[in-house]
Amino acid sequence: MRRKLAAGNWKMNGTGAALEELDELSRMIGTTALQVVICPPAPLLYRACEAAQDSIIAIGGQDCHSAAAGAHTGDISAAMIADTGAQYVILGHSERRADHHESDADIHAKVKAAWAAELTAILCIGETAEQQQSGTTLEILATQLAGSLPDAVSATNTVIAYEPVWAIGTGKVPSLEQIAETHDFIRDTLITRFGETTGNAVPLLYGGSVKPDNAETIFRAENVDGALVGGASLKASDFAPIIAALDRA
Ligand SMILES: O=C[C@H](O)COP(=O)(O)O
Repeated sequence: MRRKLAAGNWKMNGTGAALEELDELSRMIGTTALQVVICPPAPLLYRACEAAQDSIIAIGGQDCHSAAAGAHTGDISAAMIADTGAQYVILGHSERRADHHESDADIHAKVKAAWAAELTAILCIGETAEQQQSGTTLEILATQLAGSLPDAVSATNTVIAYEPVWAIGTGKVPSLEQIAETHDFIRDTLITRFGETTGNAVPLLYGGSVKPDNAETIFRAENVDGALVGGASLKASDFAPIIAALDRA
């Protein structure tokens, strides 16, 4: 049985006061077998790890550099993220691909850096609106997976998040059929490349406008093992019902 995971990406939102949401979230979700991850902005990582240490919530970064150390002003390494106590790092998010021109090759190197620091990589892939309209979604996903995922994938070191770029922060969500088709495709691609055991064990998340009122439907898709949530992860009162829906799925 695959592990289920609900990850919240706070993006560039929140200062110290936002950490109160971790206490509130912990109180609201109680105990669950799910993995719950919050990825706050980098300056909050240490404090988030401290705040979450007696809870089931794990902490993750939102990006790392591919190098272990060096002259890269403003960047942070995977080891620095791990040193805060964080266990995960989001890589290849479409906002980084767009804002920082990250290529699949860049992301491939970052995933390897994350693994070297014993972080679990949450690798994001997804097509733009134009690509979706031109019917090339599966082709794009295949290219991104092939280019950004190194060979040493395991059941524990990698999570794949499928995020259609056009669904992020827009309130638009693909139909359940579209979500099922893309996740089935990603699962098949992983099985073909890594074999049945590993390919079946890597959790697949859906991301893009997941809210308390649509989570239950999204989690009906067989190969959706959880969600990567942006806006609705900022408030415990929004994220907790999404986690509860995943728990029931
Ligand atoms: O990483 C999270 C995604 O970009 C989804 O963001 P959103 O839930 O605000 O649409």
